Amino acid sequence: MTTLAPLPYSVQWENTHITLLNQQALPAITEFIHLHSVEDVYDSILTLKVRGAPAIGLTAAFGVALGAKQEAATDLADFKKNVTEHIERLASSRPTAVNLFWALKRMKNILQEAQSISAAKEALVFEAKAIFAEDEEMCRKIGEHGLSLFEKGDSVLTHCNAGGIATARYGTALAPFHLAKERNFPLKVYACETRPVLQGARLTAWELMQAGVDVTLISDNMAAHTIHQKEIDAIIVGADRIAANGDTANKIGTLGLAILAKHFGIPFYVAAPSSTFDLSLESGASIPIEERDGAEITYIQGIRVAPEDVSTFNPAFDVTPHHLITGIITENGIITPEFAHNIPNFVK
Ligand SMILES: CSC[C@H]1O[C@H](OP(=O)(O)O)[C@H](O)[C@@H]1O
Repeated sequence: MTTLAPLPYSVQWENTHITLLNQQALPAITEFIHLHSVEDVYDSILTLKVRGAPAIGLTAAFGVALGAKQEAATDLADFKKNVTEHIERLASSRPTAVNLFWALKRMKNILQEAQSISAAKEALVFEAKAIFAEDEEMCRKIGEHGLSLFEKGDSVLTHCNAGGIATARYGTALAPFHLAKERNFPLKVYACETRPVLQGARLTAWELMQAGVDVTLISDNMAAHTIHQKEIDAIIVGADRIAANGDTANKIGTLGLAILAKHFGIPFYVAAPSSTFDLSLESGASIPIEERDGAEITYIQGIRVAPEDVSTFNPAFDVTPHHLITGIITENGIITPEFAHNIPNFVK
């Protein structure tokens, strides 16, 4: 079993509050912050102190449990109304990663079923802990399935951070690398820096170095040259929402890498737990794409790098069409095309 000894849990339930590894501060500062209210949780998701689709979902679930515990209402109907408002507030934090809505729906179902306030408070904590434990287990299995796709000595390129800190543990796209390290299975990882907010440079490089994985950082515009020059064997990325036909929303820049994979004739893999699938959407055309503040482009780490008043367009995600994807690695196995036909065999 993988231990990931050097990596801390990025989200921890502490009964009276939630402790988060502040992903905004990494790698300069490794700090843990304490969230004492639903508003703290909302703000942490919005400002990317916690980010990554599964981590957002499970943090929001703990946020609901926290809000319920703090709720002063003594009438069950009032209690349910107030906790529902907390759920709605958290659902408005970020629009693309479906794990957020998946986790909040589970919490809402528990809330609705509760027969008393004390039972609701207890059951909501229990459910949030279950979501966390399930995510950890799903990611461990994704690591196993993902590693089966690689050969010793392979060079693999990744984008953004779909690592242990973006999930309960292990990660999705990075899980095979952690497992490979534990098993002395040599792999070389190339990490794209991931503009605008540098999840690759700040987080993936940090996380993999903490774990002792062989990682080389490149800037995003070096991807094509690197794939060619360094004979990259495969690309693997995470996902924020996967439609019923396999179209996948992931960090902006993913689509370009999928096109490059096709050009160079290398496999392009997506790694995601079943909580990242949105089978209510026929295709990726309906996935809502978050647009964030242009300051993320015009500033790098607080330093202005573009003229005042320049127009910006800052979509946080793009959608890779299913025909560019070689396989989707889930906890239940590796889904191959035809995705629309095969996904229901792996994801319920
Ligand atoms: C393990 S899924 C990680 C996923 O999260 C990312 O986005 P963000 O940093 O904005 O939350 C990205 O698309 C990654 O693939």
